[in-house]
Amino acid sequence: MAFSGDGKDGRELRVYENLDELKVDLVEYIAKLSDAAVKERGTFAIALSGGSVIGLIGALCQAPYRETVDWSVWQVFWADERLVAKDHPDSNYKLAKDGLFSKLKVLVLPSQLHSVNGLLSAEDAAVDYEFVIRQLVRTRLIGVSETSDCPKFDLVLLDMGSDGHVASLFPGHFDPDETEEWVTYITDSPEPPSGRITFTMPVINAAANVAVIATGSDKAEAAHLVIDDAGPECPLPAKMVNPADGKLTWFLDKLAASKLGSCAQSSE
Ligand SMILES: O=C1O[C@H](COP(=O)(O)O)[C@@H](O)[C@H](O)[C@H]1O
Repeated sequence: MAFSGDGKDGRELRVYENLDELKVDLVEYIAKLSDAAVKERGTFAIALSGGSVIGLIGALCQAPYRETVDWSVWQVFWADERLVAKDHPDSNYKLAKDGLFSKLKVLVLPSQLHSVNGLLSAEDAAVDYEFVIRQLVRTRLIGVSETSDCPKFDLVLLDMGSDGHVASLFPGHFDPDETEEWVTYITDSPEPPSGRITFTMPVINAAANVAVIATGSDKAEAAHLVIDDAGPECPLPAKMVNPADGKLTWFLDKLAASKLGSCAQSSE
């Protein structure tokens, strides 16, 4: 690892020489959180994103994790989803299924994958997904925040876009003051497809652990603005990720970290 340290507000920054190093540490991080949640609660509720995330965690399907992770207790959700059919190339569910869960057949059952109904209208899909989450909070398959009225996912895995978006919370296309909804929707996404549903910021910030991943030089400017708190006035969604009672860990490769303040540039 090129750099690892605690930044402001208790967040941890992990910067890697290259993608291979990042992948190795990211899957180990997920496996450890899974073990800890299983010991503490007997279940592991993880919310995935789209973008590059699945490509980075594919090693979970391989040794040793295939054998050592207790897959039977995983409950899988999506922090955001594009409103398309499940077999559409834009579907975040399809991305995760093809890249991960189709290789973990028998270990992870379809009933453990809580996908979004992308064939509903945007509003109905958001209402429907929030309902699904509420049922599973009631049965404690998802934890509940001690300090807010929100579900407490064991891990929310986010991939920051080059514009500073996370999940489908895009700059200028979300309500930074949202407090009521757990899942919301947009019909004017700046990146296709236009219809999406997404966790709201309060749900992300109620998680026990949030990982934000940024890789590649196109993420460098946004990473600088968010991590170095360098502006702009209107907060980028990624800058609002700040779990109230949980832990925030950033995973960056050197390219994404190339514009960060000097401490994150030094080699160990
Ligand atoms: O549209 C989306 O983009 C982001 C980031 O994706 P990337 O291609 O820039 O890596 C992703 O986090 C989100 O889940 C997805 O729907």
